[in-house]
Amino acid sequence: MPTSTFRISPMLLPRSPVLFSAGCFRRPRSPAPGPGAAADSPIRRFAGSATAFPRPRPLLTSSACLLLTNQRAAMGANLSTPAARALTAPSSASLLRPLPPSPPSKSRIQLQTSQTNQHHQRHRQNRNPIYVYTRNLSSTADMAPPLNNAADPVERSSSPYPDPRQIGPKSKILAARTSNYHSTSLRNMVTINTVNKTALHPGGVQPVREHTELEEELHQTADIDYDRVAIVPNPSVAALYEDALVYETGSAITSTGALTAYSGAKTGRSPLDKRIVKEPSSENEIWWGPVNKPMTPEVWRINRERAIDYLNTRNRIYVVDGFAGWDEKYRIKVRVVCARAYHALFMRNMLIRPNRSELEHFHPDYTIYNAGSFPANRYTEGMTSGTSVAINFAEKEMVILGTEYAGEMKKGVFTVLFYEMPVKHNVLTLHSSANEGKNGDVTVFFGLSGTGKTTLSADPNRALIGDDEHCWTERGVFNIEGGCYAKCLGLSAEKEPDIFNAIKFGSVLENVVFNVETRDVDFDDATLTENTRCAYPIEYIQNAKIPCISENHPTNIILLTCDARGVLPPISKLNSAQTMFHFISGYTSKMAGTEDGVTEPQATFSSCFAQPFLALHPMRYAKMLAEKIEQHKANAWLLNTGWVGAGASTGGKRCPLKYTRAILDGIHSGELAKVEYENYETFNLAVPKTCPGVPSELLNPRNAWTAGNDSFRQEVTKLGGLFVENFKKYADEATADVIKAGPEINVGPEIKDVPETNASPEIKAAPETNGGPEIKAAPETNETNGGPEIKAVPETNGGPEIKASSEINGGSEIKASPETNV
Ligand SMILES: Nc1ncnc2c1ncn2[C@@H]1O[C@H](COP(=O)(O)OP(=O)(O)O)[C@@H](O)[C@H]1O
Ligand SMILES: C=C(OP(=O)(O)O)C(=O)O
Repeated sequence: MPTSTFRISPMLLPRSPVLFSAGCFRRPRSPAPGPGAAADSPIRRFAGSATAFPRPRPLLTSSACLLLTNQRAAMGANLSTPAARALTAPSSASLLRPLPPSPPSKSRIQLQTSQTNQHHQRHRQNRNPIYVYTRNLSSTADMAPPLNNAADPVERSSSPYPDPRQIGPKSKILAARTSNYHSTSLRNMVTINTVNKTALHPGGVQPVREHTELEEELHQTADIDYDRVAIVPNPSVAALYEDALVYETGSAITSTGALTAYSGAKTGRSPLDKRIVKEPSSENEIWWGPVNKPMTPEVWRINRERAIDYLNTRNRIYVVDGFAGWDEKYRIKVRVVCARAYHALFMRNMLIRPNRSELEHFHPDYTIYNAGSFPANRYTEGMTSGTSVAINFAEKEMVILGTEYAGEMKKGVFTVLFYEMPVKHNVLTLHSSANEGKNGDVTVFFGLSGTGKTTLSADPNRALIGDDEHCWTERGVFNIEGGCYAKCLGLSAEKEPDIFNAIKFGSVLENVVFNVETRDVDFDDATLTENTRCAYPIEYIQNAKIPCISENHPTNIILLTCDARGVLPPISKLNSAQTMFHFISGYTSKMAGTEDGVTEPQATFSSCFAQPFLALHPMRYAKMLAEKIEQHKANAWLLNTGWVGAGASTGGKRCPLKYTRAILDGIHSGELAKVEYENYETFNLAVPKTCPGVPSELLNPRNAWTAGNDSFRQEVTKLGGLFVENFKKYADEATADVIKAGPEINVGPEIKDVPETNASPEIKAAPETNGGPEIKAAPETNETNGGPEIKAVPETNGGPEIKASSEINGGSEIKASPETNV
């Protein structure tokens, strides 16, 4: 018997093939699994099948049997000792199945029926009652006798590997050594089990009589079948690395120690596939429409069951518990149940990590079931593709199917807070980063994806509170997350040292390209996506403020926009009416990659700079913000991190980061408030004539424009028209001064026809056979009135187009997104 058994992580070993003969798979018609799915089944790996979702196999190929049995032999019966179980609880449990009914013992407590929910009852209807088994590691009463006190009666002459009772030369040496030690040497700890021995399972199986609180909870609330799947609770970073490397194709450790993983076909969010369950408790609060499309409770149940069925077919699933919200008064407890180690590590980084005692009896407020490697059934009513991201505010759950992009989980939690905070606590949720100066002055940076929240909040002179999601309460600002999720394209140590240095052991890189020999990441390579990312714990940023909370109210509110048309000035000072106008409008260009199908910068109006995540009507957040700004006398600025000199398609270039940083330094030092300002036509924005560290000609787009006066006037008018048109839908709820704070344009007949770039193309409810929602023809938009061209909607279940990196920087034509209002 090998003596080194305990050094082998059972998580790394395949589990019994018996589990795969259970016939519980529903084989998808046209799976488009990501690498996680492809690699997750060890059976398939060892059997050499190319099928993404294997059919249930009653038998293994001989090579698979050999490997599995060898590994089980290596594990040996010693996993059934209490000590081994303590070390390897989740998998040892899973290795010792199927579970024959075991007689009640003194150490277990039968649960009351009232404690079991509907799902549980359904799940268990043909099974035994549920027992909670208490874990008492100090007790040896239940221990089987040690191996050397009982012989293994099974003859395994046909076994292709050595009989563990025959001690080979190496083992003899080891055995002699250990027997010299003490009566508690490993050999004495090895137990045998005489139940159901077969040639494949020479050690037999033994009912596991202990289940953790977490296992029982998952069983009761979600039918997670701990008889079938190993539940890995809150694994360490190292354990998750190991599992990702073993089970997830393409995962690797980069030269700086980060784990790199692939999300499969989906490398950005899928806003068209997001659904909110329409149910009485939240129905009247939700902002229904193209952002929050309703899902019936019936369809929710079908998808949830599908996700759980999928999770139950895994060999192991991961549970990550964490908090959302650094302020203990408002935080919610989140549990993530997922099939991929990369997802688990991602959420371990992105949630606030509880300490050991907080984890002990952690009962979540919200649970995410991420079965992203498995598609939704497109023929389920209301499904328009194989992807589904659904939230149920009544059940406090989120279910993900058909996308492995990790950002869905973090933005799902964010949507939950966009609902919970204002509705339950009158707290404002912000799609913003935040940092704090040495004097305690707080700056919040609102902005849609890619506008610079992460980049600009990482500032060596200021403490980072958070890079993406915050809440503004009656007592200050707190970060929702425990980590950051930075864009990596073009990342360099010179330009963004804080983020660059955060990419180390524990960080998760997503969809990056690396050199197979050196394992150096090529941050300029966008072969897989332009939305390359890294998720790291916030403490990896050297000057992070931990806990990520400030008791001060913001001094500066910065509305970040990334204007690919080059029309908005790099910096403008806003009065309060303008602040509300621009906050409600949320104009920016969607940057390529973050959302499925967006491959070039696209003009969009994303209300509150957060439209895809808003649970309530934008005006509810806007009104709360107006009150807070008024109460705390915050300064507000509009900062364009986008193009200068001309548009992205007409030879402009993105505002160099060093100038944007110099502008921010000017704001924080107070110098920018003191300089002379001029009016920027049409938009009536106050722009500084000078700013330390920034060429003055850059500050006013009229001066910076390279393509002549006519073209400038035309572009300004076009964009102004889009703003005015877009704001019409909010006019009923906005005050006259806010409406007037928008651009002033001579509305000729042609401007009237400018399409609403944020008017989502109508999406018909009926599912399309090709999986894409039907998009009604967009109104005639371009040329005469200069509106952006509206391109055909991308297939929501198709992967984003892969672009050569050369196309990234100079993104050409601006296209209205087919999902421009999401
Ligand atoms: N002037 C600029 N200001 C901010 N970011 C810029 C600028 N120019 C280029 N960038 C790049 O734009 C991206 C902004 O991404 P990020 O900060 O992650 O946005 P967000 O956090 O808002 O999603 C980064 O890759 C950054 O290097
Ligand atoms: C992750 C996202 O946002 P951000 O780029 O702001 O981090 C996202 O929108 O999917």
